[in-house]
Amino acid sequence: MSALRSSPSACSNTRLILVSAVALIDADGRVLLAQRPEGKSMAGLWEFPGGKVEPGETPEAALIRELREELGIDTWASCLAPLTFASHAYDSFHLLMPLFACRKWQGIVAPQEGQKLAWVRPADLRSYPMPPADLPLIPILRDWL
Ligand SMILES: Nc1nc2c([nH]c(=O)n2[C@@H]2O[C@H](COP(=O)(O)OP(=O)(O)OP(=O)(O)O)[C@@H](O)[C@H]2O)c(=O)[nH]1
Repeated sequence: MSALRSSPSACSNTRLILVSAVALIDADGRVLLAQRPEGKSMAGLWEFPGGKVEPGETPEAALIRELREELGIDTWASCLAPLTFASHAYDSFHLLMPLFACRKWQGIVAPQEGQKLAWVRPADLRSYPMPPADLPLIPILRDWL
């Protein structure tokens, strides 16, 4: 299964950025999306929680850190199941984004940075404008969740 959608030559001159992201899934099978705030690139678009993997971090450790910082919840590497990935050429970098699935965490999901959150049924994901890198992930989520 592959989410590669950009031409391979597009990344020859650009930085590769590794971002770890997660589909948090609640007991009703809904997925959490967070809206990118004003002032950031792609403001207003809805994305999966996560962020850049820092040097020396694993993708799982980065996600555990980001979930605590952004949503105030704790999870564990054993609760992060690899689901799929995005590989997308933006103008100034090439994004490689593993997407994990997570159904188990501790704490109540609450925005820690003022961001808007939405629990969305997989069938409704198309109603939420998302970054271009995320679009190939939607049918995969619809099929697998
Ligand atoms: N967390 C997350 N990031 C995504 C998704 N889709 C996507 O293209 N991205 C991109 O991956 C990068 C994530 O970086 P980040 O979360 O650490 O930092 P940031 O939003 O402040 O990014 P910025 O440096 O562009 O302002 C952003 O450029 C963001 O646009 C997604 O579904 N979730």
